[in-house]
Amino acid sequence: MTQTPLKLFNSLTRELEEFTPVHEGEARVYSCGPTVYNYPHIGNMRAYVFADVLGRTLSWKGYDLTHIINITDVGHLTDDGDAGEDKMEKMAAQKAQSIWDIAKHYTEAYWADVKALNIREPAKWSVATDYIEEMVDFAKGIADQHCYELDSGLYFDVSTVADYGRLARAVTEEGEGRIDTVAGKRNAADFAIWRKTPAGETRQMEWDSPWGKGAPGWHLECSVMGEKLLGFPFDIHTGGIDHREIHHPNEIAQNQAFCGCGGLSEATNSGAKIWMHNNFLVERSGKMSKSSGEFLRLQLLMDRGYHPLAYRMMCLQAHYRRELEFSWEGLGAALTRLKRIVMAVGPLKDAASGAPDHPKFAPIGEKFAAAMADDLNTPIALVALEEALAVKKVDAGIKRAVIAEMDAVLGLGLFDLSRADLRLRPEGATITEEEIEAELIRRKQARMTKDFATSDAIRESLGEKGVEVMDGDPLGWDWKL
Ligand SMILES: Nc1ncnc2c1ncn2[C@@H]1O[C@H](COP(=O)(O)OP(=O)(O)OP(=O)(O)O)[C@@H](O)[C@H]1O
Ligand SMILES: [Zn+2]
Repeated sequence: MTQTPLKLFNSLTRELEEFTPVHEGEARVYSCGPTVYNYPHIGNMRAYVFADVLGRTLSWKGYDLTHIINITDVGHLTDDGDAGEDKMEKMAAQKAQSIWDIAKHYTEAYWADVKALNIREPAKWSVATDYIEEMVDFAKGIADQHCYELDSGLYFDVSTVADYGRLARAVTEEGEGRIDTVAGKRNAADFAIWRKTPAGETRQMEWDSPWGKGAPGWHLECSVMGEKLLGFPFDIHTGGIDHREIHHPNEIAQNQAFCGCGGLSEATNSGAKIWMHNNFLVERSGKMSKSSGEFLRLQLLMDRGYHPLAYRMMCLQAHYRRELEFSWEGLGAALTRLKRIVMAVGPLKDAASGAPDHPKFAPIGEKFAAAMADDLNTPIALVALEEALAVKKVDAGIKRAVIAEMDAVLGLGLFDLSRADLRLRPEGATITEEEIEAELIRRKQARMTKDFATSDAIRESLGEKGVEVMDGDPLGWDWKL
């Protein structure tokens, strides 16, 4: 299944490009991680489901994968365009807690979601504050030629690198909307790579630097961790589509400066050869965002009785470059689809694994491989998986091997899931499963004696306790809480 060459959409060129690794046999990937000032919302988690599918696909294709995801615990301002307060400082002040405690709490919450969504652990979770020295060194190296100092910090002059903003296809003249209030900047798009602590203030997080006490800029962090851990150029840099506009163009500008600007090709001096961006999860009201206050957490989905992998399924059902609109109905449909698949996988669980390259599966295997190689087309790959499950009169071991291979790429963990696992107990539920089963037996007996009044009364009383009775459900789920 793994022969078709992998094509990925490169935001730098806005074209599909064949993946050819920088280092033979290897794939080095950096994904912008969460800013741990709050719980991640399910939109944030879409970015990591996408990066995970990318990583799994590269592993499946035989590349030795090194995936880095960072944890941003300093430097990300409330406005990506370099204005406002540090998100971490602001939350710490609001909660009257130390930034370190805030970071720890929300990093752990993020990791819990990562686990629940079957997102594989990266080679390293690089924590921004562990790399301050390296950040200062990086900044020192480019400061003379590319930066200037203002009272508020060290600024990067975007006119010193060729083609600034090419990733965003942005016009950088004034009036374009990325201007902020810092007086003295040479160009509207210039950004702080080091922010000085204002005179007379102390911050919870501040370090010494040649430009005074302060903290690194958010863009600097990712440039430095990418370079330190993967080396320039590495293969793929990922993030949400919002990063295509400011964060990644700024990272690229720093990387160009670090690599010496001229001489090198665009792919080489950008730090990474391929830049990939997932589109947003949106609600009717617009992009889901932490900053807007109200947002959906994975835990809330679970509290309402939706298994977290139903959300992963929902993500897989949409191509990562398409916007995905969240709805409870959509999530319910994804859960039902997952249930069907899990039930079809059930009988294969105990089969001894056979060889997956059976002729009966060849066309389906090719369809799956072509879909994944076509810029990670998971919606079609899912259909191929269902088609493989539907193949009749074939040895269970062979089928098991085919499904296992596909599942290793899609990451639903099908062989570890049972029908019962998928039935989560909603948080507010009062009735126990045993009570429900007992009531349903009573109802069955009533129906056998044609006592429909009692049968209806039982159904109604179960309904009042939040239990929906589903007579004749094709999946064999007699009830739902
Ligand atoms: N609605 C969304 N859908 C998909 N990806 C998203 C969405 N919102 C943010 N992302 C991505 O999630 C990842 C983590 O983002 P981060 O933790 O920095 O969020 P944030 O910018 O602090 O929060 P927000 O933008 O939600 O207020 C980034 O790659 C970002 O691009
Ligand atoms: Zn980043």
